[in-house]
Amino acid sequence: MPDDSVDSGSADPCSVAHRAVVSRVYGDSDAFEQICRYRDILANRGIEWGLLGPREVPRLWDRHILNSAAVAQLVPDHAGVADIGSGAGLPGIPVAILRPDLVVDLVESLLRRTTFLTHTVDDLGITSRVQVVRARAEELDRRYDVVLSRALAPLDRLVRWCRPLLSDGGSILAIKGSSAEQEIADHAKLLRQAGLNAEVVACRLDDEIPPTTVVRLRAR
Ligand SMILES: C[S@@+](CC[C@H](N)C(=O)[O-])C[C@H]1O[C@@H](n2cnc3c(N)ncnc32)[C@H](O)[C@@H]1O
Repeated sequence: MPDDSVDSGSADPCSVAHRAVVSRVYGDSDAFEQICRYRDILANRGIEWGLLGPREVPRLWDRHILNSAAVAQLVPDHAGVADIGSGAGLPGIPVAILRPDLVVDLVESLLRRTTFLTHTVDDLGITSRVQVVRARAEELDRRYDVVLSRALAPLDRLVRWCRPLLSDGGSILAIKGSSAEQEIADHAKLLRQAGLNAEVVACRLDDEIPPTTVVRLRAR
């Protein structure tokens, strides 16, 4: 296994500034140590394995980790959570580290990515409540209180894959960009037929970083 202890982003001033935000968000605790370790794994093994491009290293904190962690504020206490199409663990791992009350499945279809996730969850010491599941969303036969996604698919496909995974009263929380309102408008009929109430929520973690735009779809 490669040495992930090398901090390949430490020379970047932006990374140093965001570390301060991270310590405010994650606190002076095991969670802070774990999230720094996760960032180092992404910056080293994540790049070596081709899960992220090298140009992402300077923006791991803001564009990837904090952007993902912000969605945690919409997750109810002690929820059962799935992160569908987790890739390198985003948003599932930053959310799981921030919220030790949650049980999280990282669902990913590609073997190489689930292998990376299994090593990562093991390294972070969170295997007791974070499980790696190799599956396509549409093949899963499980129910969750909350289904998370980021950069997975357009809203219509996402609803077809994720709606069947919701328990009664559950929610899909999809991290989206500026297209969020338009996607809801474009797929209003499908959302109605699927029994989902849709809204866009701006999740702000800290004044120094832009809010994360989340499409929240609540089962009626
Ligand atoms: C663009 S990547 C995003 C990864 C991560 N969520 C992120 O934000 O960095 C999409 C991921 O979803 C996975 N994926 C695509 N379709 C899927 C499906 N139907 N079920 C499970 N995983 C899927 C892909 O293998 C890929 O790892």
